[in-house]
Amino acid sequence: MYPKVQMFIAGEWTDGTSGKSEDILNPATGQPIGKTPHASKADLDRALEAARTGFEVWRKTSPFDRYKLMRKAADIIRSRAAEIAPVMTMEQGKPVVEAQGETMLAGDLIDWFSEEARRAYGRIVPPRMGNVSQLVTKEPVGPVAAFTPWNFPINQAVRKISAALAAGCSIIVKGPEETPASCMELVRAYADAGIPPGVVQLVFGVPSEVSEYLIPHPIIRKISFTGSTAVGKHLAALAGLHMKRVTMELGGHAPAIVFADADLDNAAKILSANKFRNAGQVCVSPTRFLVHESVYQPFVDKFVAAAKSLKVGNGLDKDTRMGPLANPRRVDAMEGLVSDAVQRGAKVQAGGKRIGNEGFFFEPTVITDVPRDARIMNEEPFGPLAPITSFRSYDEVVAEANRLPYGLAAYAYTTSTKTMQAIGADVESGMVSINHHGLALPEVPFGGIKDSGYGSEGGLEAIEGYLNTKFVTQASA
Ligand SMILES: O=CCCCC(=O)O
Repeated sequence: MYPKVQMFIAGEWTDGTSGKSEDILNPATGQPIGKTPHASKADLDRALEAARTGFEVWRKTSPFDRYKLMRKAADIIRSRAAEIAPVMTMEQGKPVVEAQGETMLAGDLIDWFSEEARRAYGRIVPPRMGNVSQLVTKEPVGPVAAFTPWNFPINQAVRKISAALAAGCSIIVKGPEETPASCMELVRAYADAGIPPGVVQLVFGVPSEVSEYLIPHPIIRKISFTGSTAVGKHLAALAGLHMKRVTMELGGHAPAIVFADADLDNAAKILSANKFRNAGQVCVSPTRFLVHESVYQPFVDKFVAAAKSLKVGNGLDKDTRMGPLANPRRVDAMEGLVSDAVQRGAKVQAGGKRIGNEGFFFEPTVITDVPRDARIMNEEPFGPLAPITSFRSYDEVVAEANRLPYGLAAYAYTTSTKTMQAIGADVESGMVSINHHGLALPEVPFGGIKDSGYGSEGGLEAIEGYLNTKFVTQASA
């Protein structure tokens, strides 16, 4: 059963007062399954006031007590994962096993942030004079406005909520209107754990209207956004105008480099699994496949075989390995990228077309001989497209890896320790994963550089984004 979607403001579930809503479509059928209510200005004002009072309560709650409540929320979300996963699949499309993994990981993320924030230590700086003390402390930055995407409705919200709460901040989450129910179930876990009213709010609405109201508002002290680079630049500029702290987790176009000495079976297996995970709608999805010319054909053969073997279907079916795309915009985008590449001389080795006319399905697609000026080599596809090209030298492939303004994730496969070290240093990227897919665990930094944003959504760095550093010095009277 798909639940009724509501917002959560000041400790209460509400339909809001605008009377406006939008349809939620099941991407496997294209049919409506529910409605997302939109917040009115009055609802946003209530959420802001609640975040202000919630912050006053929460900042004074000790890190130990915050930790205990958050651990309870983690246990609740884990205990409900089997029920939440099909809800996520119905609204987002991903296979239920991926949805369940995402929900279970939320428990790990809440646990980790709650535990780690207990160690948000300050320090004592040795003074120059005997009667002086110098104290550096960490304080929560204040109420947060967070904007979360539809591709990982729980994962991207839980990172923001948990880092904020662990640090002592309150938060208003503007959840994803197209995939709202699983995000709502995440917020329900915090509510049912006993997090005080006003500490967490969940609202929905017209994204530009909500962000343009919340970001400049004086109650809000910090912005966290996950989404496209274009929108991120707009929101970061607005936040800058109002001097708000910002975390931006934006688009990527990850190079996946396969060197001549790579274990090709391992590379093809791991890269294809991660290319088609969540139908490629992942910010860190491997995107530009750069394969040494000496192993180009065998790698292409293995990768194409993996793509062709994937069972595409409704994510609720147990044997489905790739679900539909989340919305019809992505299917149109895939068609545009494939036809552009083909017009420029690329060859489609697998897939290339939408599947049927019910739901938003697209074939796992592999394209070779793709020229550098094809749109797919420059724009984030956010879908199941793998363009593969070859390279000759280390310098050439590093230049290609660093060519784009993006810098989120990068992947490399090699058996040479020297190449591993060199690639870790030379690729301009917030995250580099070599010989495996080792990103996105709670305890490691997660974020990009260049047009992929700034700040982190994982590791100690994520908590730091929600803390102010204060210096207090006193001389004894
Ligand atoms: O789309 C961005 C979030 C990726 C999370 C993950 O890879 O698990």
